[in-house]
Amino acid sequence: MNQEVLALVEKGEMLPLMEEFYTIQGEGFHKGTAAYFVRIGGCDVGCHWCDVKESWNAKLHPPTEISKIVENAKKYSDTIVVTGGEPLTWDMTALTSQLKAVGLQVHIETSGAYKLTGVWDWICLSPKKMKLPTQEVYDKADELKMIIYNRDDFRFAEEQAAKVNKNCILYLQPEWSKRDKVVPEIVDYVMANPKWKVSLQTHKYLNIP
Ligand SMILES: C[S@@+](CC[C@H](N)C(=O)[O-])C[C@H]1O[C@@H](n2cnc3c(N)ncnc32)[C@H](O)[C@@H]1O
Ligand SMILES: Nc1nc2[nH]cc(C(=O)O)c2c(=O)[nH]1
Ligand code: SF4
Ligand SMILES: [Mg+2]
Repeated sequence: MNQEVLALVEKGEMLPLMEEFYTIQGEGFHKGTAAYFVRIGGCDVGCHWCDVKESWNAKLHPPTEISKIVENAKKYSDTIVVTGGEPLTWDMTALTSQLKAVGLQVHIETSGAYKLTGVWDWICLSPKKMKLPTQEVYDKADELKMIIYNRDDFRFAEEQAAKVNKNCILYLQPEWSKRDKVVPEIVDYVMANPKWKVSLQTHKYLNIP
């Protein structure tokens, strides 16, 4: 990558774009709602069960001008979900201000591991044990989406729920490969602890992206 492009990526004026697709938000509070997804490459959090490991290496994804991403996105939907990879690896200020400037609703899917940048209409925070979220994202998260892979993840979920703001909606989502084992445990847990709701990756059941 040449120095000029590197400098633009550094400033968040270009971003490594992995893929973009118009689909139905499968998870969490907005599940069932059409949205345009923008998947930015680059993540070094390292979840062993991550379902988009191809996103991790930013160098594999072409640096793309923000204006191109915005021009394209606005053709499809009035709601844009920025995901990754870990979008907060990068400065989201330019992308979100341009998306807002053309009147779009802007949502993020994040682990919260890096500084919260950008202006967001909806923040889905999904904390990971290896790199915990920053205080600012606990304070601003609209939903907390904890992935349940094993029993210890219920303990971790409670620990994280104690850190978010009081309006944050709490979800437990089964890790996909363990769903047969953990779904019954999540169901029992939510009935015993009704501050939590269940979130499923409904797009995977619908066979859509
Ligand atoms: C691929 S991540 C990208 C955004 C960000 N890096 C994060 O982890 O929030 C998008 C969402 O998918 C969840 N996720 C990833 N792999 C999963 C899996 N195998 N089963 C269930 N949820 C998964 C993440 O926890 C996150 O909520
Ligand atoms: N349909 C659909 N909904 C999603 N919600 C969060 C996703 C993500 O990977 O961030 C995702 C995704 O990849 N597809
Ligand atoms: S933080 Fe998100 S993108 Fe990164 S490894 Fe974990 S689930 Fe995958
Ligand atoms: Mg996904």
